[in-house]
Amino acid sequence: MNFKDYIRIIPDYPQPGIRFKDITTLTNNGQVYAQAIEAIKQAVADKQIDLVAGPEARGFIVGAPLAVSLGVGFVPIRKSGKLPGEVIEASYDLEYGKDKLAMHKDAIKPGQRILIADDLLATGGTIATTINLIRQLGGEVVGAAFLIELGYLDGRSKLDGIDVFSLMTY
Ligand SMILES: O=P(O)(O)OC[C@H]1O[C@H](OP(=O)(O)OP(=O)(O)O)[C@H](O)[C@@H]1O
Ligand SMILES: Nc1ncnc2[nH]cnc12
Repeated sequence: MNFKDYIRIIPDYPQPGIRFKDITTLTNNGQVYAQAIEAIKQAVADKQIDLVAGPEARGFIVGAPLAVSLGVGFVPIRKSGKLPGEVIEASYDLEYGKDKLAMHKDAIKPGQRILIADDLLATGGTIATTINLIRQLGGEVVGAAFLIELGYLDGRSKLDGIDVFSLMTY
């Protein structure tokens, strides 16, 4: 399976100079979507994962089916102002802009083994922030898994030696 055949590249979105990798053309296809999640599952199967955590919004598209497939729970990491309970928050920079992420304080118990999932690793700002939030709650980040990695932005170098798996690299 060449998963890249199902990724649509849209030039100059959301800003001039950005080549946007659109995953909706992959997730539109049930069989390809299922195979992509299965491939990530196989890659992380030996990690004794307690929970999968994924950042809003596209992290939910990868993280939730992965969690169900692994038989573990899913922790949504949301943009600021969306979670109803007590939260911790952190700001970060993106390839195109700035944002703030939040997690429920009781979402993770100290010592739990957390796999982070997202659609795409670009500068690594989102995942570095996610790692920081999970660690503040005492979680152990055992890896990070993506459909796509933009190797030319070197997001990996921000991820503090964490084991990174990506299904496709550009
Ligand atoms: O590695 P980084 O430079 O941090 O960029 C990657 C992040 O950017 C995108 O999310 P975005 O914030 O655009 O939000 P969305 O998922 O709600 O579309 C993407 O889904 C990743 O989470
Ligand atoms: N080039 C890109 N395509 C899709 N999502 C992104 N998030 C950050 N950079 C991106």
